[in-house]
Amino acid sequence: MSRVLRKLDIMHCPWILITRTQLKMASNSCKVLAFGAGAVLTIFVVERVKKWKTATQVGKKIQRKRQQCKAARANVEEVLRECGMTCDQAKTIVALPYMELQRQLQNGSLTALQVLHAYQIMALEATDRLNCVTEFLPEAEAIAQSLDKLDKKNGPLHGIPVSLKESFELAGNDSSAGLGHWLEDYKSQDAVIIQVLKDLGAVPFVRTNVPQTMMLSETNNPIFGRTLNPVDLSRVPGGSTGGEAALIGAGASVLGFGSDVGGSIRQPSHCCGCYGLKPTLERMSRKGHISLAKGQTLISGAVGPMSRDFDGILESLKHCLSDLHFALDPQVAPLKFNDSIFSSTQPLRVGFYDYDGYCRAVPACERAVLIAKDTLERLGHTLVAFTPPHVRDAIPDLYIKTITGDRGEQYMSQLRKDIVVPEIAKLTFPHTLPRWLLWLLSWIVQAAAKDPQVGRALRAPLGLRGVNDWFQHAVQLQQFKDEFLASWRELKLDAVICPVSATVALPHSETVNVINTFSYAMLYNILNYPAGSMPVTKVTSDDVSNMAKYPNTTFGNKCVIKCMQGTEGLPVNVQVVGLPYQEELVLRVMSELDKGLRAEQDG
Ligand SMILES: CCCCCCCC/C=C\CCCCCCCC(=O)NCC(=O)O
Repeated sequence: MSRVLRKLDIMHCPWILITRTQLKMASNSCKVLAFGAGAVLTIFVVERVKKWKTATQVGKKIQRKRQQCKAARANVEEVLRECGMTCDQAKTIVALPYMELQRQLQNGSLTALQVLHAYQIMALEATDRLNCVTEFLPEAEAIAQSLDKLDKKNGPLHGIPVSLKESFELAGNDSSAGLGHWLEDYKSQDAVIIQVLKDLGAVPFVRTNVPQTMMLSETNNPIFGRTLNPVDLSRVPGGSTGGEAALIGAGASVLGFGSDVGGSIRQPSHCCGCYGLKPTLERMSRKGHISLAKGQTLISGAVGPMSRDFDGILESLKHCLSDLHFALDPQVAPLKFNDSIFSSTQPLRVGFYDYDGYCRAVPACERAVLIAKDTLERLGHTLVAFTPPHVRDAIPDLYIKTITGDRGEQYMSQLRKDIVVPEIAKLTFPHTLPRWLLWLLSWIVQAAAKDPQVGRALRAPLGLRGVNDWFQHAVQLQQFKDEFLASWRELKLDAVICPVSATVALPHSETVNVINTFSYAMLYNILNYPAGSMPVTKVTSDDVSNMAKYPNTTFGNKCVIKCMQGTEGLPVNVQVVGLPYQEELVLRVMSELDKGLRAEQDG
């Protein structure tokens, strides 16, 4: 027996040895696994704690800001109760067209205080419905009072109430760009444009809402929440100057100021049926307008006016181009408003297109361009079909690649310290992935969505790798500008009309699914051409039924089709574009088109 066992033992010896080794290894593996799991758990817990701490700290700042805004609003309500102006009286004042309001303020038929109170009453009503005002400015009352005490009118904007996008710095106040942790960073002086407006006699009276980071075409943030479209509450007012557009669209502001690095003045104007102008970057001071994209100077945000009337943007631009403006910010081109260009009656050559080769515009937006074309033709101008070159490449390879050249790090570094709204979390999701995974995912999504554009747009934020790449990229951008100008010059164009966006106002939270639809506006940020946005028509039931002809092969197209249901009655703007520093020419085309459209409506 023992011999047998010995034999067996000998026979099994290697196995016994292996098993022992395995056991040892297994126990080591268990230790490694346990250590790994422990490390992961610790990182997870630390991250959770950090997030919780951030949320708590940011949450407290948000609460304090909300309390401040509530108190400022209560003060305004108190003053309004005492002044005794009725809602009907307010409505009568607010209904005055810009030029008439200006006239009555200049000749003393209306005081600055009366006008201020009328607009405050309407802004209270508008914001209760739309959540468009972030705060009522307490200093407005004193400014209006001091204007009324003057013997002589203070300037061309004497007593005109002005609403301001929250991203303009105001002395003694904070500017958050929708980021909670940016609150309580109090600024020492007003943005240059605010100083200029005050010098002209304007009365800044409210600040308006923005999307978190200001890189979204809808308006939602963790501090002030979501702003709604005045025409259809289930839809966006656009972004990032969405609060302005909603307030102006609701008739509760006659003049506002916004910023535009990807359509943020033009697209909200289009969503809410207002007028807006994105000037050439160097025409209006950007000093004191906050931005997250510091150091990214290839495509920057322009500052410009928005209004309910065409005259609002014309008058404000005309008078803001002042000596004080040029003195406060010597980076601004010292070009006064050139009235001879604006008032010229020389017939123009105007290019037009309803498709930019990147994203097909919906029937209402195509029709708006055709209406504008016919009207301008009737006014004696020559309209020429224009095909903007290489937009298909320019949007992913120039626009998105520039904005995210640092892999979105400037945006991400701020968002990591904040409470993030779902739309921004979705937009920045690509920046949270390792490069290889984003690359792989882009191809998978491209195949699943049957959309090469989506894949390209997802690969664009892979980022540029170094200074050399960045320089090469700048060269490509300049080449594109040169090619575009050559196409424009070949047709001897003075101006161009085209859609502002491929769709009309979208339902909330859908803008991130269809960022390709914003190509029409982004193009002119790449080029730094001045571009206006003005109302031309409203969506008809035919436009909605004509959506049956809209291409429906890709995920993006299907999303657009779904979003365009129930859009009847929504405003539709067109975009009017000129060469750099030709704001006066852009405004001339807008003015003639506006008058022409009104004459056709009346006749
Ligand atoms: C949080 C954003 C991180 C990276 C952004 C990725 C680029 C995505 C491309 C397009 C989406 C942006 C839509 C454009 C929104 C309008 C932005 C604008 O004009 N803002 C005005 C301003 O910043 O002053």
